[in-house]
Amino acid sequence: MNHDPEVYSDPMSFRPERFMDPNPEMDPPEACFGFCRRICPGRVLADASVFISCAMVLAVFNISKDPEDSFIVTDPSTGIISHPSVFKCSISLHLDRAVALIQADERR
Ligand code: HEM
Repeated sequence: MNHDPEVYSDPMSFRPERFMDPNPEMDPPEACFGFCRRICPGRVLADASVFISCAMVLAVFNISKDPEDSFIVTDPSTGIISHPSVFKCSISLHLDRAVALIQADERR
């Protein structure tokens, strides 16, 4: 359903701004966790886990294009789990306190 051209315009393109328009397209969680009596009971845990994982990574790392490679995702896979094809990127620490935060997490 998240790739249905009747629901999303140009569904295979990565265009997060589609959800920020004054008339946004349907929010994916409205469909990807199922519906009615069969709706996923783990959806709040799943949503919070993905959010906190992304927030932890973005709090300490700067992720950007690889300076020597393009960041073109030409062949997104399809199936139960969809992901971009392999690409190079640059990952660096972007806060002085990042090292202390990472080391504090390692000690726990
Ligand atoms: C991103 C993560 C997740 C996605 C996309 C997802 C998606 C779904 C979907 C679409 C269904 C409905 C299947 C149907 O209609 O038959 C479902 C059901 C279910 N999910 Fe999830 N789920 C996720 C994470 C979780 C987690 C973390 C848990 C438990 C901690 C969980 C537990 C369940 C259970 C027990 C059902 C069966 C509900 C029933 O049939 O009464 N799911 N999930």
